[in-house]
Amino acid sequence: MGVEVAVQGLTKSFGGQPVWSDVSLTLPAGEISVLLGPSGTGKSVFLKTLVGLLRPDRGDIWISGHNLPRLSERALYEVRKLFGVLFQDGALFGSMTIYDNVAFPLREHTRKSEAQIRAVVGEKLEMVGLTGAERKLPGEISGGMRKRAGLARALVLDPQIILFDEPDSGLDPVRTAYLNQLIIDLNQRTEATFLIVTHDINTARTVPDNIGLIYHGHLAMFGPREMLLSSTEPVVRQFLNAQRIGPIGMAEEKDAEELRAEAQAGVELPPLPPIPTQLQPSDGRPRRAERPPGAWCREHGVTPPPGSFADRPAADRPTVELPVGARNGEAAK
Ligand SMILES: Nc1ncnc2c1ncn2[C@@H]1O[C@H](COP(=O)(O)OP(=O)(O)OP(=O)(O)O)[C@@H](O)[C@H]1O
Repeated sequence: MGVEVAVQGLTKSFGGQPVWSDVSLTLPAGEISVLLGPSGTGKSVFLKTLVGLLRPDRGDIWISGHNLPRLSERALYEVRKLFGVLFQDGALFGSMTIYDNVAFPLREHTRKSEAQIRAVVGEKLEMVGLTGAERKLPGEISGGMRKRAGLARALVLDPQIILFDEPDSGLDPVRTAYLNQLIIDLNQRTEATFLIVTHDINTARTVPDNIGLIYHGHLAMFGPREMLLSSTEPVVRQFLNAQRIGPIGMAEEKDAEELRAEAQAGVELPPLPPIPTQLQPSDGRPRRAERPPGAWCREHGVTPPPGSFADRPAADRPTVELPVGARNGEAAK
């Protein structure tokens, strides 16, 4: 089972320039959370701070009774073993085979024999669908395969928390769909706590249990997906629905002049789109943190946007017997 990550009042700056301040959120154990935000708002910095690669100016990160920013380098080194990280480009060593890349953390951090390493590497490569690619170099495989190799390496020490920095960057929509399914299946199988930074709105709407949004140096909102997907808070609504209308501008925040002009022109954010159902594990079992669709909205007296949760998986949908002509490609009368 993954572990809870409780962040309280976290603040980070570089050379006196704040990246974000007073960030508080709890990643529930074993659940999938997504972190969104305009470019440059410090999402990667947040991941690096969580894993202890960067020290925050202030605040706490509680994991299994340890407060990471207060740990000595030596103690931090131990706690870091709870984490697996998939960096944006996979961060593979270009001169090493996929096998050696995936084996690297085992050779660095464990005393396993080569036979034991072979068994673990084989298992992790199978989990990400890369069996057979062991002898290839990173430069000889596609971007999607490199991400999966990076993921196999992130899994190799059986982490309790897995951080994904834009796993879908540079992937086409089909590869992104495969990767999203892999993420759901790995969460089911490993039971680890997942945090995914992404710019892909479809991923953000269908993959996580919880969503957070960093904007303008603060955490604008963090909570169960239905809370954000039904939110009328302008920043959340604009970002999650990929709109130009709203407070977020090209250079992050629109100034008062631009917002006044928008208001005068009568331009408004379009209505909220329906909340889709969550992506399901391919083993046919419900997600481990499964809550009935609409449960959060019902409990909080929120009416979800019309048409929400109507997109059940194809297997659940009643089949419709088409007229003979329509089956052959003719329009049904
Ligand atoms: N080591 C560092 N030293 C100084 N400034 C840094 C450092 N790392 C990041 N920054 C700055 O922190 C800010 C946030 O960067 P970060 O890469 O975390 O943003 P992001 O939200 O992940 O962006 P994107 O969505 O474009 O990947 C940027 O202004 C960046 O230049």
